[in-house]
Amino acid sequence: MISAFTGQQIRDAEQPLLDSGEGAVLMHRAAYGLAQVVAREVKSRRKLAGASVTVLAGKGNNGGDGLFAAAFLARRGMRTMAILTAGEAHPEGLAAFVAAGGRQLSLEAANVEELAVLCAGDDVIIDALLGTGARGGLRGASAELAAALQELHPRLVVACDLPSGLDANTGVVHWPVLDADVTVTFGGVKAGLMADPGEGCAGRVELVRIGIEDALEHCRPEIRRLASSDIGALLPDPGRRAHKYSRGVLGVVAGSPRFAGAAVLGVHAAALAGAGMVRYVGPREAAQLVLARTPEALWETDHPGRVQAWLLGSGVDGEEQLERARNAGASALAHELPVVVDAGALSLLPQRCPAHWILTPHAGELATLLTSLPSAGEVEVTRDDVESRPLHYVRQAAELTGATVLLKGATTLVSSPSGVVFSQSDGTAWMATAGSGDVLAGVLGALLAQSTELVRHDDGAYAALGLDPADRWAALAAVAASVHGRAGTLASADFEGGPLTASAIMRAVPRVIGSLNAEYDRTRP
Ligand SMILES: NC(=O)C1=CN([C@@H]2O[C@H](COP(=O)(O)OP(=O)(O)OC[C@H]3O[C@@H](n4cnc5c(N)ncnc54)[C@H](OP(=O)(O)O)[C@@H]3O)[C@@H](O)[C@H]2O)[C@@H](O)CC1
Ligand SMILES: Nc1ncnc2c1ncn2[C@@H]1O[C@H](COP(=O)(O)OP(=O)(O)O)[C@@H](O)[C@H]1O
Ligand SMILES: [K+]
Repeated sequence: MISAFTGQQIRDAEQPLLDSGEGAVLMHRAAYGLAQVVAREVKSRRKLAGASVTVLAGKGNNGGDGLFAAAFLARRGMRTMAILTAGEAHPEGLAAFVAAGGRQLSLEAANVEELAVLCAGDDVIIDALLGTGARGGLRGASAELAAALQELHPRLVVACDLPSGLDANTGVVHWPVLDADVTVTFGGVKAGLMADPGEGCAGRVELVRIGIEDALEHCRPEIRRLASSDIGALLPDPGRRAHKYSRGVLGVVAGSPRFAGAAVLGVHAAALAGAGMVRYVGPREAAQLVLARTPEALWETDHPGRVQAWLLGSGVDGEEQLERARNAGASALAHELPVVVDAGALSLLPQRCPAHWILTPHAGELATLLTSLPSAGEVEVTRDDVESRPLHYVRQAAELTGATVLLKGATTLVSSPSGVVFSQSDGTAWMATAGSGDVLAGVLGALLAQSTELVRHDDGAYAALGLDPADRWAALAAVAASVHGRAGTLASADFEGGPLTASAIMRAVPRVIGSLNAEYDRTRP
């Protein structure tokens, strides 16, 4: 599992080493790690000697890291330039840079365009303007330089610790920001690199160890991300004596005469994700289509048989089908069954949901939900608000509803009601396609039906996460988001990285689960 921390947690972990006079050692390690990554990236494109690098250096320690890194690179034969943006610079960093033969220029309001054009043609730009000490975003000439460079599409941008202008704690972005291809982050991943819009500016994230990692192990991460080995461990395993009922039965109230496709996709995805059986509850027109695609499913009208979990809401429209969703929800509450609450069912929430109800809104649906909650103070929340501060709003929704909330997006965030957050980003932008969310709901429903006992009573992989039982549902939802994202990536790779349909995502689900299980079996302790 990858853990991400706030800027303050990182600073607290650094403090004892700073107090004992080891600040310079930390900076040396950070800068050396940064230089190594830059050199590797450049070498994958061309010869290092003679390649050009510009470091954009602010006046704080982030600028210091950048200048020391550029000094290393100068000694390896790169042509190095520093643009000092604050009229002053980290003194030791600048001295090392000059001693290594680096050239320095000062940014002024009058030379922004000129310097932008000058360095945009370089083989690499290091963004060391602001790090964890930033208050707000870039200002004045620095902001103009970042905006101008962004327009000029530089060849390769490596961010020092985090892209400047990004809030290390939240992923909130103060524009303009120069998008990085790679972010080299020090000591611990910053939470802002695992939540949008920040993650979208950071490119690939590489962690450099600087000696504070042991101290961070004792901190509660701000955000967690499951790696493939974690997912392999958490995925349900049928066991030799399994039968279809022991595997887990999912009840699905989805679709409607108008949106029948949502039922077709949800039911089929659930079957492919390993549900022992799927009971579909809905109108005849939708059921005929569901059974044509998934003859393995059962159609039940108004008194469905026993299930281990429910999926409610995808494509649900019209009073009749809403009523079925309401009834299934009431029955789930009475029997303490877990529920995926998607799309149309998000308007049917009880006063207070249990943590084993997992809401799956996209940003627009979360905005509507929050605006409708009396406990949110009757403030209107817009889709733009949610997209600008997804970490904040997913936590708020989970806290106010009591449910686990999975907020879909390029990076999908899942919050437990107590605020434990998982972040998964395994998909491709081609997954932004109609029906993709219905497939996710089906996968999550199937995993819930198979895993309820595990989540509640397991003393293995779920217990090993060290979470309170109520927070484990968020881990399960993160597993589903990751399987869904990986299925999209795999399916797109089948088409040389080309576009996807929801059906193509769905078809790749068994292969993803199979390969995650196989990898886990090969590498398990
Ligand atoms: N601690 C350590 O030993 C280690 C730290 N490390 C590195 O240090 C980084 C943190 O360094 P930091 O604390 O110096 O803060 P940093 O992000 O460089 O910026 C603060 C400076 O910028 C200024 N400033 C603030 N906001 C601004 C704005 N909006 N626009 C313009 N200016 C603004 C602010 O000045 P002020 O406004 O307060 O006058 C201050 O001078 C961290 O990300 C990592 O890279 C690693 O080397 C490992 C060891
Ligand atoms: N840009 C993106 N990159 C990766 N995944 C995305 C992106 N946009 C959307 N997704 C994923 O695709 C799915 C879309 O779901 P949703 O918005 O409910 O679509 P629909 O209602 O059409 O099924 C979600 O799982 C989401 O995480
Ligand atoms: K930076």
